[in-house]
Amino acid sequence: MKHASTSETIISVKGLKNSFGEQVVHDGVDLEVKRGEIIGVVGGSGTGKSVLMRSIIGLQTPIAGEISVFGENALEQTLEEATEMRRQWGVLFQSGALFSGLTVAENIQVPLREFYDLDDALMDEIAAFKIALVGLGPEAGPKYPSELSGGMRKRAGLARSLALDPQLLFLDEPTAGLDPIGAANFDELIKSLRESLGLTVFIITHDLDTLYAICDRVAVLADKHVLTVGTIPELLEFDHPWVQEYFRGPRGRAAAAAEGHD
Ligand SMILES: Nc1ncnc2c1ncn2[C@@H]1O[C@H](COP(=O)(O)OP(=O)(O)OP(=O)(O)O)[C@@H](O)[C@H]1O
Repeated sequence: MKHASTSETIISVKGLKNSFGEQVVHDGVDLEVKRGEIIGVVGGSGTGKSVLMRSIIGLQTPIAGEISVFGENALEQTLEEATEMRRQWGVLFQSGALFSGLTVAENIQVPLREFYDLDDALMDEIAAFKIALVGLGPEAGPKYPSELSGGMRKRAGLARSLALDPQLLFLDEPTAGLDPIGAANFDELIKSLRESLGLTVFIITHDLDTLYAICDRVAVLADKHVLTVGTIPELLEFDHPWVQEYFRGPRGRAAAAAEGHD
């Protein structure tokens, strides 16, 4: 796969430690994400993938470690600095997390209202543009989330995460719950948006097809830290039981065959 990434570090995590009471989730997590890459984050259930993402976007305060995003220290910021940083990334949470009482267009306008004071016509124009960008038809705009299919809801959530023209996108299991064709289409959408918008993408996934189809590198969370980061061929050579089971188990082999690897 072609690497669109540069050597510029967009996210840097060093020595991250998170715990909840007695439970230590992370103990020394290190990770660097380069501009323009799509990095996949995998790991068994409960290994702390979402907690890692939440730490990077400021929703979880770690007990130790350093996090910088866009070259700025993300852990010691004024409210204004944190707000400015947040304006430059988009997040698609696992559930899609659309507001059920708002239409798709209104959902997309929520972050716009938070950051800008724009007139209604311009807001509608931006919402329509984002809806088209994620491959939804214009009829999706006035619909409520309950009136959409699961795949359409994911796209609507993605449109909202793109509302502020972010340079960095966080996706938490975006293809969970989609049928294989819908998931493959969503993968293609992410890949094409990366190309057209120059995005850097941090994607938590259990979906091996997604890893093979769009990720430049994959970080494996296990044993409370990032065990290894590499391309899939590199990970296939990595000698750890979880990594071997994951990539060389039946599903891993099927995903590899589908992408013409191995
Ligand atoms: N707010 C919280 N309070 C207490 N424990 C938490 C909290 N958030 C996460 N945890 C715990 O931290 C651990 C890691 O959770 P996390 O959601 O990051 O896992 P994950 O790797 O994303 O899992 P999955 O693949 O199942 O989504 C889990 O044991 C979870 O119960």
